[in-house]
Amino acid sequence: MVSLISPSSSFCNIHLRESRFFSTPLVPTHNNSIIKFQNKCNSQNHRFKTVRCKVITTNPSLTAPPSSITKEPHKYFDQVIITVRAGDGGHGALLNTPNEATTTTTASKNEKKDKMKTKKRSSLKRDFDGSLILPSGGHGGDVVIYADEFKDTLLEFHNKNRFSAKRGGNVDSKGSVLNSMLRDGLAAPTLRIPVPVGTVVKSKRGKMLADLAQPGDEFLVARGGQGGISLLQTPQHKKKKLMALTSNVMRDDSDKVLVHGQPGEEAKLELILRVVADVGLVGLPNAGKSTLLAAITLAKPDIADYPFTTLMPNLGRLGGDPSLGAGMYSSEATLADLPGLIEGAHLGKGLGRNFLRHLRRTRVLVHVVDAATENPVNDYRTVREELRMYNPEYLERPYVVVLNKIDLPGAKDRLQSLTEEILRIGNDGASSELKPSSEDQPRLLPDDGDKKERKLEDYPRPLSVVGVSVLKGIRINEMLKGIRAALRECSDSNSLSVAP
Ligand SMILES: Nc1nc2c(ncn2[C@@H]2O[C@H](COP(=O)(O)OP(=O)(O)OP(=O)(O)O)[C@@H](O)[C@H]2O)c(=O)[nH]1
Repeated sequence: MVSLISPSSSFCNIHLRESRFFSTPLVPTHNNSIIKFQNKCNSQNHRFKTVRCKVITTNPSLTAPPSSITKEPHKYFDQVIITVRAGDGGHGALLNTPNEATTTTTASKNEKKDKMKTKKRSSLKRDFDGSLILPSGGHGGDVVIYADEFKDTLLEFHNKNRFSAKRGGNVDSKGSVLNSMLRDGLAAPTLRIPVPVGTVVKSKRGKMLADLAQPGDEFLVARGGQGGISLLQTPQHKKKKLMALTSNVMRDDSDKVLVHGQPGEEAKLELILRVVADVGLVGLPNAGKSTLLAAITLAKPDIADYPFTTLMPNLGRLGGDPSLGAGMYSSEATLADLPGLIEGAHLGKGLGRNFLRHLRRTRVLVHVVDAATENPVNDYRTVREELRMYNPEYLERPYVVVLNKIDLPGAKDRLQSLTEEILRIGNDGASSELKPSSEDQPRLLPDDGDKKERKLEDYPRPLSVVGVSVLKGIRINEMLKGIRAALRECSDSNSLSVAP
């Protein structure tokens, strides 16, 4: 407990209640200041102590997360709105014909330059039909969004959510005279924005534009403006003739000749990250999902003894197993550790719906249940029920139940009875719809009314129930066998394709 008693401009007194706080070097306060301790308490037994501290004002963005992050942390990892603007086209130029530039010369000079003019004219670029090719402004840079396997979250887009490509180069017309040295303006490079694999791109109105499910998938979100053309400035009487000689004259809708480059497209886009994984780990908070992921893959998720340690899905790869169908899938399966679900998650409670939708692209579910709680079967039912309420289709997928923490007293003894009880929930019916839904919202099937009426018992029972301790490494191989068998079940049923 720390309380500010008399803050002054640069120093303040702090009243400390417990001596252990003296080991804390920095204490952020409500007014974005950091209090640096100057004195240390000598007596460990002293319960109240006033020390004089220096107040340093810091950058607010470094000390406190925006309140919206605190309220809805998940949204910051997997959902963002960005604005992209493609580059404008470069401008064309108004050019004089070579002979126009020399009209003021004397007759004798004209005679002398006749040969030169013919030479110059012949060196001008011409189309196959003999018409002059005039230089045009460079194309504005396009904006492309692509899936980059080294990106994990959409978090960085909250710091920068506006992206503009460069404009095309203008025609360099210093001398304003058409000559063979004039070049087109330089086209601007495409602005490529990397996003995590599994990102869905939607328009501002919610229309699905692209689903970047594979590394390297890309989508053009804003097209750069076309470069303006160049025109020959000629006396009125010659104008018709010369215009007829040029082939690249473009006009816009209002019939204006397009010397100025066209503006690049601008778009507001919603990016939504959907995890692409073969196996989704689900369970109540604290069940041990992250520990499980860390035990069988090289992933390093945060693990702690409090609920909702996992705020965004963590991914890990299972050791290679060639029998899992190379070609369609890599021989290693990807596991996603999803944030804990709680009762009411389908309505948005806890970290709710945002994470339930991450299950859409998983093929197999692994229910992680803490076997040491008061009523593990009830916990298991709660999670199944949440899945059913969000999308009944999830319950049709092959799944394995992992009864975790059997190293704890009590858990191992009732393992047998828990296993039997869980196996009683569900039937042997073959999974009818293994293919994940490609819809964004919970799927409302024609017979959805029926499905909502169905109980957990009406859906397939788990392929296996394994008691493990992922922390102590007990029976990990049995669990892996179960997960692999479930993956194989998917391969065999030929309904494996992850939703596009
Ligand atoms: N005794 C014991 N403790 C375990 C075991 N597995 C996990 N734990 C502990 O349970 C606590 C929660 O583990 P996590 O892996 O963070 O649980 P989680 O399900 O990912 O939690 P959320 O992030 O809240 O969803 C940690 O303190 C783990 O050390 C186990 O097999 N035995």
